[in-house]
Formats: sequence, structure tokens, C-alpha cells
Amino acid sequence: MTDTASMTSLPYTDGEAEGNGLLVDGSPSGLERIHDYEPGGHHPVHLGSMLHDRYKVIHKLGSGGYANVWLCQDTLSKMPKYCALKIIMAEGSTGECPELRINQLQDFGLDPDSLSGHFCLPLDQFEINGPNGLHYAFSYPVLGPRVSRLINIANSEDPGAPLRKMCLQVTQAMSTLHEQGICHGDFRPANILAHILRLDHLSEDDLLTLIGRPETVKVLAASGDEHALPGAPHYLVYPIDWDKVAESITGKDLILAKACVTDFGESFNITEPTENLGIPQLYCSPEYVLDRKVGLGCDLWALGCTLFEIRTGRRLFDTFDDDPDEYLCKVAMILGKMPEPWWSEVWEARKQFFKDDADEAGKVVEVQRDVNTGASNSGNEQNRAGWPQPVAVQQEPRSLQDSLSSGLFIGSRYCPDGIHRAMPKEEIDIFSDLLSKLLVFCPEDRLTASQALEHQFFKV
Ligand SMILES: Nc1ncnc2c1ncn2[C@@H]1O[C@H](COP(=O)(O)OP(=O)(O)OP(=O)(O)O)[C@@H](O)[C@H]1O
Repeated sequence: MTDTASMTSLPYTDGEAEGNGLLVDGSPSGLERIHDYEPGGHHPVHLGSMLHDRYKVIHKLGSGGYANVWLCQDTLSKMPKYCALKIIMAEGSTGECPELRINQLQDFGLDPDSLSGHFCLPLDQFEINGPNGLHYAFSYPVLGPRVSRLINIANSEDPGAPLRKMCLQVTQAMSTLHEQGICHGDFRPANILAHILRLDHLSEDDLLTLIGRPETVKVLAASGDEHALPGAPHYLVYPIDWDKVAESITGKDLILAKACVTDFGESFNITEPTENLGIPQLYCSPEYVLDRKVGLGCDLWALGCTLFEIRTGRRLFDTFDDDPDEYLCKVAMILGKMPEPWWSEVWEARKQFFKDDADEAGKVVEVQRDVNTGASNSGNEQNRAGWPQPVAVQQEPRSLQDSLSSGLFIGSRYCPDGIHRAMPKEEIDIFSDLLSKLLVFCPEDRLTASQALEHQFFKV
């Protein structure tokens, strides 16, 4: 059990009356939701279980919105061999499952061989029939933490060089995909993981010494007793703590400065664009937020946000929640006034935050608002509780250079003040130039991924 888990005295439930009535006896941080163990939900898995008569469960790699990912040993192999086994919830295991998108793209003519250097492609695919229904399962190569929080690299003497190298790799990945007529649709750091050294020669015991032994938390019935539900496990497993691995003497060399894009779930053929992008607000291009326009430009905007995040460990347009107005405010504060008709007509709430005209320096000018009520003094009555804080009181960055000037910062519970590294002035200038050419309001004017590869930033 983790420290936080052992400090918690009452069983935890992550909602009101949960469908399955189960409780987690500790911290839910990093875990899948316990009430997702019900018909249509997750497949219950225990450490040591054998799946598909082949994959022995060793540890947990993570969980997402519709799947758990387990570190498994492939027992078909005589030598130790490991994989990441992604088990999709039963209700997601249909023909619409995003994980199957790679097969559809292949049917369209996508060449997986040309992608294999940059993308994490499935090795095996099968079905599991369990108490909660039928689940699709996919095995993948085992990867490490997301590329925007590589503590071992941030701690190194010159983190700039490896981080720029990873920026180059993700730009190459996007360029390869776009050359094949595919828009990724969900390009962001959470979907880009670092490669790790091969684990395959290690015994299970040596592997667990390296990555840490699994920590678990009990799953109980509402009464506090053991439960007897066949559709739920008796404990949940906390995922591998990559920060801890990166801080350890043996683990710090395990994680490599090599990026791998993991997710094709939102990808589409550019001749048949989807109507809705699945990418979170933080990485959405303004033409999608304001006009619902979808295309390669959305990927290029997301690439700009992603490069910033890889190099700095911080989000460029960081917002408190998914509020589109707050997001557009952040964008305008850094990139300036948006073109028409967005500024005057399409972005309806804009007048509550910014004046019509920019100042002499071309910066947007905020409408003065009452900090306590959020009401603007422009006479507009539409303000309401919950509007974003007036941006002026937050000392917001006013340009890409400002945003970059705080350098690299990664928070970690193993380092109380976080890890901070300055970025040289010359690099700030060159990097802000590249970002300014990707984060252009008009999608047609953005650098393409292959043009971006020619930028000076990648030659520093
Ligand atoms: N091949 C892999 N190697 C190591 N860890 C992985 C791998 N694939 C996924 N993970 C880990 O598992 C977590 C969940 O995986 P993933 O994001 O694919 O699930 P999901 O349900 O598709 O998520 P989402 O909510 O983004 O749809 C990831 O955040 C990552 O930490």
C-alpha cells in the first residue's frame, strides 16, 4: 500500500451510491474507478493471473478512460519476454473500438512499417470472455512514462539536448503520418511515452527489483467485509511509479530519451475528416473550438502545444478546467488578437474579457472587471459565477517568449521544490520562432510537420 493509502482510515468510494456497492480501502489516486467493475466494465485481473493461456500479469502500467494496461510476461517465449496488455472495457469492445482504428487505417493504405520507429503498434490481439462481458485485449511493446515528465532527463546536466531530440522525434512522427494522409487527431504528451531499455532478458524478480514491486489496495463490500462479486477484483493495483524508478540508482538509466506515439484511437483519413475531435480542450486548435473545423491543422496546433510541453514540462495554455472561454483567453493573452470574424462575432464571450482593439504593442487589452464578482464594468450583464478569473490578476505570460522564459519545471513528490532548469536565451528565441509558426491562427498558414523539421530549432 502507498503512504497515502495507509494514512486513509475510512474505505474510499469514488461517488455516491455506486452500482456495484464496492469500496477501495485506501487512496484512489492513479487507480481505475472501482464502480467500473460491473457488467460492461473492466475485466477483473489479479497479479499472477494467466490471460489467454499465455500472458502472466506482473504489474500495472496504467489505466485510462476505457481500459487498464497490465505489464505481462509472455509465457510462450522460452526467454523472459514482456508486453503491455491493454484490456478494453466490455462496453468498448465493439467494432467501434478506437484500438481497431489502426486496422482500418491499414485497409486505407497506411504502411505500418514506415510508422514502426515512431509509433507503438499492436503485437497481438485477442478476446477475453469474463464475468463483465467480452473484452478486446491488445498487446503492445512496454514503454515508460510520458515524455513531458522525464525526471531522469530533467535531472541531468543538459536536459535541453535530449528534450530537443524528442521534440524532433515527435515532429518526425507527425510528418510520417501526414505524408500517408492520416491525421492523428489526439496528438498530446499523454499519448507519447518514452521508450525504455529492453526488459526481455530479466527474470521476473530482477524486473520487479528494477521497477518496484506492485502496491495494492483492498476492494471491500460496503460493510467493510471481503466482497464476493465475481466481476470485481479483491484488490486494485497502483501503476508503476516511474518518478520513483527515475530517481532510483538502478532505474534512472532505464528510461530513454526516445519518444513513441501510442494512440491511434482518434486518427482519421484526411479525405474523410471526422466531425468531432476526441482531443482535450487544452490542445484544441482555435478553428476547431470556434468553427468546428477539422483537418491536419488541428494536429499542427497540437504539435506546437506538445513541443512546448516536452521541452518545458509545463502546459502552454493551462486552464483550470475544460472551459473553452478560459482556454481562448489564455490563447489570446499569449498569441494576441484573433482574426475576424472570430474576434468580433464568433467568439461570443470575448467582449467580456478583452476590448475590441489591441494596444500599440499589438497585445490584447483586458476589460477591467470586478475581481470579487467577475462582473465586467463594460455594462455587459452576462457574467456569472464560475467565469474564469480576470486574467490580469494572474501575471499571465504575454508572449511565447514569456512562456518559455520560466524554463523547464517538473513537479515531483520525490523532490519537494520540483525540478527547475533555465532555458538559454538563444534557445528561447529560436524555439519561440518555431512555435509561433505552428501556433498560427489561420490553419493554412501553419508550418507543415515536414517544414517544421527544417527549422533551426532542430539544428541547435
Ligand atoms: N505500451 C505501453 N507501455 C507502457 N505503459 C502504457 C502503454 N500503453 C499505455 N500505457 C499506460 O497506461 C495508461 C492508460 O493507457 P491508455 O491511455 O492507452 O488508455 P485509454 O483507456 O485508451 O486512455 P484514454 O483515457 O486516453 O482513452 C497510459 O496513460 C500509460 O501510462
